[in-house]
Amino acid sequence: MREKLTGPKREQALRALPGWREADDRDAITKRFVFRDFSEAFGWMTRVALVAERMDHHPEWLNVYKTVEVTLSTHDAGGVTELDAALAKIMDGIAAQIR
Ligand SMILES: C[C@H](O)[C@H](O)[C@H]1CNC2=NC(N)=NC(=O)C2=N1
Repeated sequence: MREKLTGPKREQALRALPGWREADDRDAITKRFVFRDFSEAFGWMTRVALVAERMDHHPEWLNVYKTVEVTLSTHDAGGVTELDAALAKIMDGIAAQIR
């Protein structure tokens, strides 16, 4: 779970995560979530935060009104691991429930 995802495994993981891409400036994955309004954006963040805390794996994110820019990496591993792919999938799942 803490092994860095590289090569074909990483490409495969990203292909399974629509909207997620490699970060420009570091070993991380990123996605911009756009909701209908602030209330939906913050509601989503609240639900994600509770799951992230249980996973002991925490997102970096920036919220401006209805947009949330998320960056995921595993600090311990210095890059992207299965934990980031798992949290990304959970974020997508919770967003899908909101719309
Ligand atoms: C001590 C604690 O378990 C670690 O610092 C956890 C907390 N949350 C974390 N979140 C993320 N994204 N990466 C980590 O390596 C990480 N490590």
